[in-house]
Amino acid sequence: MQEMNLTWMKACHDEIVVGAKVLHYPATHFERLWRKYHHLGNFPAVRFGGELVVPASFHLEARDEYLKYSDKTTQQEKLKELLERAAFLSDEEVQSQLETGSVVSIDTVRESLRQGVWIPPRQLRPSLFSLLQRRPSKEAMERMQRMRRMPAEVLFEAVGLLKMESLDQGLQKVVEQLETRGWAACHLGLHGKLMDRARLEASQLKPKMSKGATVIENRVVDPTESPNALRGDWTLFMQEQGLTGPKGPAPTLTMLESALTDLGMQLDPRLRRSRLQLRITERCDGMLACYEEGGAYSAHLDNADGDGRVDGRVLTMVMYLNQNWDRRAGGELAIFEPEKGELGDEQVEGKWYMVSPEANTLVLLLADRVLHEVRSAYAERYALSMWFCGQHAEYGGS
Ligand SMILES: O=C(O)CCC(=O)C(=O)O
Ligand SMILES: [Fe+2]
Repeated sequence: MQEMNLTWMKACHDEIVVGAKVLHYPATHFERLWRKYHHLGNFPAVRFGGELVVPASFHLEARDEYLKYSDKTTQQEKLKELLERAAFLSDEEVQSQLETGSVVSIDTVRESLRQGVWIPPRQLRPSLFSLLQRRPSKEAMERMQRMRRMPAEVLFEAVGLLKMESLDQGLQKVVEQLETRGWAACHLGLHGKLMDRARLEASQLKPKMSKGATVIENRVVDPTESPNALRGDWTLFMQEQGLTGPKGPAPTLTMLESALTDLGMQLDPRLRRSRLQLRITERCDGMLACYEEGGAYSAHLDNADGDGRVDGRVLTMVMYLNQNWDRRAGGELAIFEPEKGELGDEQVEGKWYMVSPEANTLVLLLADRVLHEVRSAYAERYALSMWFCGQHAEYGGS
């Protein structure tokens, strides 16, 4: 008999916790359930690693149980009973999955209650293990490095994102790109003189910069110990160095830093509504970076390990400050876009999209999923970056 995996669900507070692994379930039984429930339209809505699902009715029943009792502990217990019975999992199994971190919580019950309509469970995140698997092996990376490279399409070249008559449409376009490709490059349309000033301020701050550091689990690591990626840039964090404020030494950079913050805030509601269901909760300090001649940053994910915290970095923005950049000086940001398979699969196929670090260009990418690298630059190359922290709904964000 063919077997199928079923995801289990477990109640927890006013959320439902959905487990990754799964018990073997005979296909015939699954079909019976399917026949019974598919008219709900959202039947087996949760998919995990290409596998299954929980009958939508469990969710509806869970919601009803939730409504019946008013105190949290009873609600929790009742939901637990109901859902564990539904999925035939023992407490130990549930507990061990909670402990190994192969579970995520989703807020479908709460959302259903809040909105008064059926909110289907969302797609689950992969386990931490498979997240780490996304980091390609050395061999896979070598293979990927031989894949095709092509210039990235830069959006709003003629008008500029910040000049678009309808900024709203512009932001929507950016979100669509993030949804479908994981990254977007756009032209900002800022005045050349402003960019000149920003670049000048950045170069005056050069003496304050220190060697860019690698962060794993939210801690700076010694690059000789854990050469996760090799980076040759010099960096400085704006607020940490007390550089922000209109009267500070870098008023133009301060303004640009606020523009990036604003952009993040404007994107947030759109990202929440998008298929990414991404919620931005915080921004990090703006980072100024300089690559000197020969400087590069090998292929990496900005946040490959969740940053070791709940709200890890989810979105990266990089704004280039290099007016009249000579393309022969290289220094492109290369972004890998998988076309077949996923990052981390040995057989992944895809292309690298190259963005030249020219002033007025802004790149946005999903910090925890998009592999990118800075190619050697043969002229001083400046950029202002900002990371936004938050949660993916399917990671347990609510
Ligand atoms: O400067 C760039 O193009 C990107 C830098 C980068 O990838 C990083 O700082 O994580
Ligand atoms: Fe990066």
